[in-house]
Amino acid sequence: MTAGIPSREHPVTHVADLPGRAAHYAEWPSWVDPAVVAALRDCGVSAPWAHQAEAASHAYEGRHVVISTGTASGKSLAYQLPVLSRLAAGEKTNALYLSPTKALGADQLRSVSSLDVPGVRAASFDGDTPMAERDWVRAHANWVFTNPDMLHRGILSAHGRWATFFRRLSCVVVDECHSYRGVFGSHVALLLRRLRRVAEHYGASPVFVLASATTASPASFASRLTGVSCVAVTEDASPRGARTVALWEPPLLDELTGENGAPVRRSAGAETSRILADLVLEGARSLAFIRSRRGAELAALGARRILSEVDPSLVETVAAYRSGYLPEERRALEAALLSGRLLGVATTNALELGVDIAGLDAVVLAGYPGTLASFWQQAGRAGRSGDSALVVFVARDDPLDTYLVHHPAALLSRPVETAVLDPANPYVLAPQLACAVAELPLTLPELEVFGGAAAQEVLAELAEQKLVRRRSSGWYWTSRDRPHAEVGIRGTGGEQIAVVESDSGRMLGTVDPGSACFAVHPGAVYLHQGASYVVDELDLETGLALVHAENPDWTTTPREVVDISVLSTQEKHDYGGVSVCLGEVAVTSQVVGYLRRRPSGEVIDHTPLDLPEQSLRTRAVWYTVSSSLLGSAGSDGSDGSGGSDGEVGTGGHRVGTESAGPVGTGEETQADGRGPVREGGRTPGGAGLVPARVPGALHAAEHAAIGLLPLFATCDRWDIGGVSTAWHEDTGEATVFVHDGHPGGAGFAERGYAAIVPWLAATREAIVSCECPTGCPSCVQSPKCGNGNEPLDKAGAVAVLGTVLGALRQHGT
Ligand SMILES: Nc1ncnc2c1ncn2[C@@H]1O[C@H](COP(=O)(O)OP(=O)(O)OP(=O)(O)O)[C@@H](O)[C@H]1O
Repeated sequence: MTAGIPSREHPVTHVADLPGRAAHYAEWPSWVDPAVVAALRDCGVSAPWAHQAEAASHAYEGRHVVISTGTASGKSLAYQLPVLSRLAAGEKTNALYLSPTKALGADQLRSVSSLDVPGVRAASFDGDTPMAERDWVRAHANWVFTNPDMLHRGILSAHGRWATFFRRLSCVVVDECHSYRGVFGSHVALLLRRLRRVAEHYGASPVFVLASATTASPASFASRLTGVSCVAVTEDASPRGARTVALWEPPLLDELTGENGAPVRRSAGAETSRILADLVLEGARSLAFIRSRRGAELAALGARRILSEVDPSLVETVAAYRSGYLPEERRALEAALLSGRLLGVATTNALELGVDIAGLDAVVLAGYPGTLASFWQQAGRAGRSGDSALVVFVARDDPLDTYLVHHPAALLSRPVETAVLDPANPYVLAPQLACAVAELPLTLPELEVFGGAAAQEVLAELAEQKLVRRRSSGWYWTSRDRPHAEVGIRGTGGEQIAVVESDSGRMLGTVDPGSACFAVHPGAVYLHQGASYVVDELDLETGLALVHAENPDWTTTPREVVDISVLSTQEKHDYGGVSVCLGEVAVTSQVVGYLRRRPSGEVIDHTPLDLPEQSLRTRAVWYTVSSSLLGSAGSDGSDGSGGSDGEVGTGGHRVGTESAGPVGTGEETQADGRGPVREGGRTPGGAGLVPARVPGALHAAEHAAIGLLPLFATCDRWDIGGVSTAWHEDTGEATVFVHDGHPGGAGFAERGYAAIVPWLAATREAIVSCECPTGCPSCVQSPKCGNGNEPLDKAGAVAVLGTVLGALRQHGT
């Protein structure tokens, strides 16, 4: 595959061989109904793998269990066995299946129905279920397939109509539970507590069976998600082919430059098209995962274009696959890939969850998919028993990807991260408690389930707003209206902004109010189901964004200005000139313009915008560095700070990098542009930066830190934000903040605080690993920088991070 690539480009940074493994079978547990065994045998499952039998038996015997094993390891069978066996045996019990997406729920229902086990009346109940069918489902189905959204809005809100169903509820399946993270995960955690309470009200005490991709500490995650103690089954006994994993860094291009003249790499998408075309030419059945729907379409088109020049007969063997396709189209594509009629498919993560495609010859991942769990889920599609398969990870222009291709152990040898969620977030707790109280009056002993003291505080506030009433027996809902419709469980509340096509009046989707200025500002390119639109108007008052269909040859990146103030400091540790804190902050942001870029990354122009300020109360982790450690000459705390801050003139809060101080001269930089670095961090004594370099150094360190936090906190870089300043009013020192992007926080800042040393060490490593001379999107430039990525001082960032790490290590973390 590297044939024909000039040797100076050598894009492959690492190759690893992962051995295969043989299957380990178990006997059918004695309790499995013979009809179920017969149905499964008919489908080619002659005996369960050991982990399936173990997890299924836990569930059958009433122990809450999470099965956390690799891709295509047959997790479905683990929850199907106990449910199907009870139903086949004629027990009058019911089961509820929850999946994060409708499509996955439909796939799982299809798979259960196709087994055709007697006594099973499985049906879906989601937004697509016709009204006429809903009564039938409520009255007759004994296995209901739904999703958290419908459970929240359509089932718990009207639980009286589901009384019979709840009375018999014996099992709740939570599939792909690792995807319940961040704000959505926090909502689902509370939703499951509501579900348990309602079930108990009807006298049922269902067992929870959770299926998860491989994650670290699945038992504690599952217990946090459900609120009940779960056992974990993690020993994967399914067979797996050997795989070779190659890490690939697209080369820097000579002919193109990006923002502020930074070098640009060949895009991961273009590189993926080329690799996919090569694989198809070799006759390898291959899947390429791309992060955006548009990207998936473009990658397929690119591969087809290459093939049309080399071997036109292969053009039709390449296609794109993404959500938004009809189920029949998706089925046809899956079948064509499995049969070998299609050789190359470029897809979004639509093919990641639940879809039964495995045993491919090759998988290409264009960019880190956000979590190690997703990485392994996607990579796991490759590998047939007996034959070796190839996985290629292509780095995008992003510090995290750069870090990973240069630190293979972080990708290939690290335990998969635990999903982060925070059910105590008051912004999540308040609407969830309102729903709980409206469902059934809440008693004092029940409060423990919802977070104890935190819940009590939130209830007191709801009582003050006259939404609930406190009586001696508990809390009561005061209104006849239910709050459920107002509570969106995938975001943090507020009226959603409707995105409407002006010509047709068709509503395309909704956007969180907090991110509307970012996502649908005038001029923004908005993608929906693979189609592209351009925003004409954003009216925040009426909650409307008007768009028209257009497929321009550029993407847009908003520019915003951010201020931050510390509301309270919850944790603080001092390390001799460096302090690390965790607390509550208020972030004020304003989108001030946007950049238009070509797909290559090349910037076309910048357009200013006049949009209102948005404010966000959330949680942040921040570190401060004393001016003496920063090493500014003769500094006494006022030098570096006064300089940059005074120029900004916003009372000390604006992003330090707004200051137009000259960026470092480079005299501190090593010949290879990698900065004045000593391995393992500097000893305290200073970063050796003159004051003028401090803003750029902190700004660059902040960008890279945001890029790397997802490695430790299962968040997306877009879930978090950051602010850096050479002097901050509230801390009195140079400060770098990284904050949660959601009101009340989602637990990401906490993870950053807990993992401060490995996080900042990885941040520094990512910057050092990038071969560019003074900063590019692969290290310190950020695609969402409010300041047009200015100033940025790459070498200075390495020096600051080295100094901070030196202090943390010397004074012990
Ligand atoms: N014991 C078994 N013996 C043989 N084949 C099995 C066995 N159990 C499951 N399978 C097959 O393995 C494939 C993958 O199963 P399944 O989709 O349940 O895996 P999964 O772990 O849920 O996958 P994903 O990682 O996509 O969530 C299916 O085709 C299924 O029929």
